[in-house]
Amino acid sequence: MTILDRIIERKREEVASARGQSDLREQRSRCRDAEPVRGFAAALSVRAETGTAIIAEVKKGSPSKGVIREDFDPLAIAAAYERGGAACLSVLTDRDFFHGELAYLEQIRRQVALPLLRKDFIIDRYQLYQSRAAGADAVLLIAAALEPAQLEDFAAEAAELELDVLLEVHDEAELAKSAGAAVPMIGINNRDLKTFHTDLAVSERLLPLLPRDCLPVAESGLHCRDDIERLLRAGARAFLVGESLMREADPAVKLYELLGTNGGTHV
Ligand SMILES: O=C(O)c1ccccc1NCC(=O)[C@H](O)[C@H](O)COP(=O)(O)O
Repeated sequence: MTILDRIIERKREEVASARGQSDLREQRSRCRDAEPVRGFAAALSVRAETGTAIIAEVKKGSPSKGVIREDFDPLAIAAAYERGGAACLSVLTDRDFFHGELAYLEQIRRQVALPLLRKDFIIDRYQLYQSRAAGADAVLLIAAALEPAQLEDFAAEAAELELDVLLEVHDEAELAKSAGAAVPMIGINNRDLKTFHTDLAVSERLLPLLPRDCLPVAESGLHCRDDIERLLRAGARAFLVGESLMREADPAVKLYELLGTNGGTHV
């Protein structure tokens, strides 16, 4: 059984329990009362025109690294990311494998103006409504976790909710399997989910294969400005970064480095 299989198995139990506490009808009604979305894909595209578009991830831990940051204050981290010049934020909301909480996303939404991605393992349409109700502007759909019909249906339903979808692929087969899903962004995850090894060559190989009408995002294993520049040359237009920011005492300082800025000035 792979880590993804284990996460999905647990996610099914979690979703069943969440439905028991607040059913789909209630989540739909919460969505109707939710504030307008902030335009996640649009914010990335605009930033990519003038600088480096980074999605900075609020990530306490992971299956590959365990706890990454002991003194974890999601609001302080999100504020540092905003100060440091992130274009958008990603908030891990999976509790059992990533030490996340949906409540972190709700709290960050109230304090930070940047668009937010709910970073979780979506396996049920219920989670789309739950995400929109919690204040997400975008959701992740992982090709490895879903059937082609689910990818299409969830992408369409997310669009109806005005959520931008970041569709994540690891290889050519997952890209082919997702061809029917209409999404604004495709993320190439450089992390092998079986070995946890990250390799930027994965992005270099897949970037030329992405449809031209999708914003290409490189994900995972980005540690320094050279990594960003290498994938900019390969055609990436946005970058999802977690661990290397979370390991820095002041994540804003690391962001300046990744952005190629010096506290706001491009160098
Ligand atoms: O990070 C993991 O160990 C992991 C394991 C299994 C499934 C997904 C995993 N990570 C999710 C992500 O995509 C990353 O959090 C994100 O791309 C940022 O990566 P990094 O900058 O390497 O923390």
